[in-house]
Amino acid sequence: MDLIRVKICGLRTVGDVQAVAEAGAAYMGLVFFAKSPRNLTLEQGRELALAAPVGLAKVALVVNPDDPTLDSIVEAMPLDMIQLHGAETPERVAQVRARYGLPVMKAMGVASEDDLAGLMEMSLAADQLLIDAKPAKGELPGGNGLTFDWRLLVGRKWLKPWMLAGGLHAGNVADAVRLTGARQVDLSSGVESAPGVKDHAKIREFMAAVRG
Ligand SMILES: O=C(O)c1ccccc1N[C@@H]1O[C@H](COP(=O)(O)O)[C@@H](O)[C@H]1O
Repeated sequence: MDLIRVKICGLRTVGDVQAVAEAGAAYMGLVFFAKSPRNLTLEQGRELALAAPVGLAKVALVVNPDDPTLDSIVEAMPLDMIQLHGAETPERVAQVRARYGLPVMKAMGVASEDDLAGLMEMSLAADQLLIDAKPAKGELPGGNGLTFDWRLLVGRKWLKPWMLAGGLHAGNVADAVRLTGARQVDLSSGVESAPGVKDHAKIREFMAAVRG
């Protein structure tokens, strides 16, 4: 499984950044969403972004943000990508891209075949897609450790690069990649010892499973 690019999301300490970089991840995710156990203040986000070595892409995760919220995040720290993880429309994705000049990755929740229709349209607007499990009512929009039926993605193609997410961990990532053909994967809770607490041994174990 070489050439699989990994995003590890929800980092909260400089030690997490170092662990993710040393393990060979391509992206690190910083969560700015108050309801998440991985939520960061702007000051915390800036500290982590500045700790990232060259080559580790810094992704800010936000959920239905307004412009002032995004302005404050983008002004506070160096970023390589914005991840929109709410109910943002293709029009809103286009606005965010134009306003900040940063690539935008749009998360799309999948639970059944019906959810696939919007992915092609969104792939026209976004720079990347993040295909995640669709949260049930009352759950956070992501980071729930939930998988979905990966068979729904077999043989599908989109216009832009995409990442597979949702309940991935060292024990299932090989099957997920084999079945879906994903070349990029994203995870959060699968490398934690408790919500919001990254486990560096699990990060290394996950990367070893990806490297096959
Ligand atoms: O991680 C969070 O707390 C979070 C909150 C709100 C929206 C998205 C969030 N995380 C994203 O969801 C994927 C999948 O998470 P998991 O591996 O199933 O725990 C994660 O990688 C983030 O991109």
